Amino acid sequence: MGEVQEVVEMKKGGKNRIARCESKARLAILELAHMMSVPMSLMAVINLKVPEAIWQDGSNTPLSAAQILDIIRPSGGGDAENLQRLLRLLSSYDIFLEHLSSTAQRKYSLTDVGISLVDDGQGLSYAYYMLQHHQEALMRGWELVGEAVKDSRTEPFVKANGESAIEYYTKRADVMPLIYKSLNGMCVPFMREMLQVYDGFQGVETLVDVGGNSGITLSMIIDKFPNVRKGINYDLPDMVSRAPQFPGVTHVGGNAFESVPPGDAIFVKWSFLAWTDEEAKLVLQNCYKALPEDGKMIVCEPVLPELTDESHRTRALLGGDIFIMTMYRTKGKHRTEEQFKQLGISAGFPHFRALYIDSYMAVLEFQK
Ligand SMILES: C[S@@+](CC[C@H](N)C(=O)[O-])C[C@H]1O[C@@H](n2cnc3c(N)ncnc32)[C@H](O)[C@@H]1O
Repeated sequence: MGEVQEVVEMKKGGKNRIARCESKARLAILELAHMMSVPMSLMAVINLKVPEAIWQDGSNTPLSAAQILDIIRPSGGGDAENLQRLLRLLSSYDIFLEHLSSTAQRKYSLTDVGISLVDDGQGLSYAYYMLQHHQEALMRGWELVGEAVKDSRTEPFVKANGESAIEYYTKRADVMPLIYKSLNGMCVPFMREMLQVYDGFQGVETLVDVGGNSGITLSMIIDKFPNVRKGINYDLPDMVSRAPQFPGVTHVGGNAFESVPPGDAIFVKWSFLAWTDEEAKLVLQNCYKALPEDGKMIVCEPVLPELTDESHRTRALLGGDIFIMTMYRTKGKHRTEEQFKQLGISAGFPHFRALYIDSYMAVLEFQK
């Protein structure tokens, strides 16, 4: 090949490479631009009770959109083609499994993710977490997410709704049941798994759960570890005032920024993320004061990896971090293991260890 010909070939190759890069970028942007279709379609099928229609007490028989429509709208009506459009998209996100018959008819069953949206024997599922996260007031907050960069003194949720998310929830008696179900729906399966492998509650008689919300976590710990004779569910007064009763659990209203009731051990789950570094240190210091000499804190929190990658785990954790920034506290955050360790040291806890029993939430022990 002559020199001129070589240059021409290189130029052609370069152009092709650029074209390939551009089309890859275009596809990536098109996917991102249409990303909203995914949670909104999921919300639609949850509200339409499609997972329950397919599940039918455990049969999970593949059904066509028309068959599903007959179940969810027994008095008739509705558009099966549009339902199928939602089901196709959600099949590509592993919510439904698509079965294509020889007649090209599409039928849908539930994947494991889809099954997790159906109520269990306790009336809990992950559907409530989706519903809670897409309430109108939170959606208004999303429109202002960039405000957290321009002025981080006020949460986008507050700018959109004129009050904090906690104030918003606790003032509305009709919203609180969804809050409890959303948190419990996530918490109960996590705790069930944690309690199978973690024995750090052995020897504890009085356990304080700071930010324990409904108190269900404590009740599960007490069931598994009867040595815990007294469980104190410590949360904001408005949060515990409507909490259900559990044997062995006493609800105490208070503010962990001011003080924490004494106990042999202190449990905190999924609460540090909504506190700034200063607040997190303050709570750790108050817990330190409330513990005996050899007492420990058992903390379960999302722990961010140091490296940013494209894994589901990293994306779920970073997405949750932006949710916190937008809805709860602009300077609340998901933290790395090292950030937790340093917070503990700053509050006086010399010993720290992290146990990765779950891909989202780690167990962090702070020992005096
Ligand atoms: C995301 S929820 C987690 C609830 C529960 N620990 C769980 O894992 O499901 C955070 C909880 O922390 C409570 N909380 C926030 N600030 C608090 C404070 N300063 N003192 C006590 N509780 C607080 C909230 O009311 C809420 O119930």
